[in-house]
Amino acid sequence: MSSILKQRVRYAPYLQKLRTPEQCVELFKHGQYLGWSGFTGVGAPKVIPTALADHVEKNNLQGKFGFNLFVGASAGPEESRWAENSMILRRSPHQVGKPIAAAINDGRTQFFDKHLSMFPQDLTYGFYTMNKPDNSNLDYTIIEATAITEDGSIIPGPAVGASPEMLSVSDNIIIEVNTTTPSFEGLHDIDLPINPPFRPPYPHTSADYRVGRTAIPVDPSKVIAIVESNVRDKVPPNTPSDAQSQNIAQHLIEFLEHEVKVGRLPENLHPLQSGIGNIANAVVEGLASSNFKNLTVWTEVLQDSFLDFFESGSLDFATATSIRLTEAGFDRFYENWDEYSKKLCLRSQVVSNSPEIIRRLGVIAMNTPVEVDIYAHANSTNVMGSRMLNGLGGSADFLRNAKLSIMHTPSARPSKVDPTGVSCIVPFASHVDQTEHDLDVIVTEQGLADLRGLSPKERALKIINKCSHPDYRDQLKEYFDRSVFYTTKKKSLHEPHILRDVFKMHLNFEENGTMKLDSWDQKF
Ligand SMILES: CC(=O)SCCNC(=O)CCNC(=O)[C@H](O)C(C)(C)COP(=O)(O)OP(=O)(O)OC[C@H]1O[C@@H](n2cnc3c(N)ncnc32)[C@H](O)[C@@H]1OP(=O)(O)O
Repeated sequence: MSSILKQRVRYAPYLQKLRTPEQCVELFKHGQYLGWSGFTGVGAPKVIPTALADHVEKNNLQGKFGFNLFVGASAGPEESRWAENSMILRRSPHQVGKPIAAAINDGRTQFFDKHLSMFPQDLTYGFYTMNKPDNSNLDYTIIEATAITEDGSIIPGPAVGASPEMLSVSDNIIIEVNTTTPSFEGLHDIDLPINPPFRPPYPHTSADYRVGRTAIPVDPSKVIAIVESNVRDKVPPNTPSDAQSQNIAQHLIEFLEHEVKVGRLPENLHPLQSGIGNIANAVVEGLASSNFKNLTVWTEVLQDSFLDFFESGSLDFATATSIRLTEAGFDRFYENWDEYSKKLCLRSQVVSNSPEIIRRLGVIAMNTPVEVDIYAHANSTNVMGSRMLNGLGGSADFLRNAKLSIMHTPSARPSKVDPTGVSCIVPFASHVDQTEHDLDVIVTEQGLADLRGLSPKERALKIINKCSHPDYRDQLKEYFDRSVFYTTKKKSLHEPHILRDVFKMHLNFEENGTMKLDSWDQKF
């Protein structure tokens, strides 16, 4: 037992339960229901999942030793290894990474894509364990801790996620105490799960509001093992921003400046939410170098770009459920711990993504879709209506409830045969996650469409004219004009569509690798 482990675990009875990861393997059986801590690739357990994957590979148990797995959002490389070994029978509520997406798309994994604010409470309602043969509890929650308090409560690392709820509905708990990661004590603010009809309102009235609980309480009798871990989180480097994403950021900043000028936003804006990906990074970089000051952030995940944002002096406080940094980002974070920890707080995902609080604070939400249609329905998850990418994440938690709901996307993406073969503005989204009733602003590198107060037909013209790629603008306009002509005759002119044509751009992409049509009369 290392001296650092003894120092981090301040509740002595847990030390009696110390095991190696390999000694934990015998606890697990095919088909069990497991919760893991973690959110967006950080704070998940590492050494026990690795020992289980080793066991499967050594004994050729692929497909015969699988689990129903629940993590607040995505986990790290261990999850990818489980997916490659067909160890994930069922998964919710989110995932990221090619191996798990492949397992979902080739049918090995049953995936349920769910709003991140709702998943933990639905888990406590028993919705994910209704068909479990014995009881409705999770068999195990494996949680990564960076320290244990005197009463056995858990101090998580860089993610809180769904851990409080998972621990409350688990038969057994295994704690991986990460002694390589510094203790994150003091960085968390934990709300306890209380289910309706007894749940009081969340009291949060600002990004820096704290309820004051810094550890997750557990019933120590449920803790059956602790394991020491010295594996760091490994987040791949972020795609740097490019000219296209910088243009998008520039349009957005001009829009926000205008909103301040006309008095619809205060000078320091409202708390910001920013999604993941290179556009989100460019927006954060743009805000860091803008004239806005005293900004706050109420979001679900903070990435490396937020370190620069803090250092620019423009950001007063940020709160999220996870701080997803690269290894270099974490080194920078630990070196300046005293500075950052005063301006940062990590909460459970039911709170960071709470519709009630997002609406109360008037959050400005910004996320990237796969595609947006001319009436402002957006697809965040399924390419060509079928192929799952990452999942919904918290995009709809924020976009439905924000004061300003913004989606930013390139106007077109390359396909194998055409540098602008995929138009991200389409006649009809091939899958809908965010509806026309949720979105206020669409922005691409071409321009920004402010949709507030517009009817569907007005929205369509604005989106086509301001946001679509010039290679597709005439084609989309022609679709719209033909639809207006067609639906005028049918007196159904509210949101004009011609159903036989509506997916022709997608069909052409599937057959010819580009969404550019020879003509709208083309047959498929
Ligand atoms: C945890 C959280 O919830 S964070 C908060 C917000 N969460 C979300 O919004 C969840 C849903 N959104 C997302 O996951 C992302 O924003 C995405 C994937 C939609 C876009 O993110 P980007 O950084 O722009 O993604 P990127 O350019 O890397 O593209 C990802 C893949 O999607 C593909 N893709 C994206 N749009 C399209 C499209 N319209 N048609 C076909 N493929 C597409 C890309 O080609 C790429 O495929 P590849 O991985 O095989 O190369």
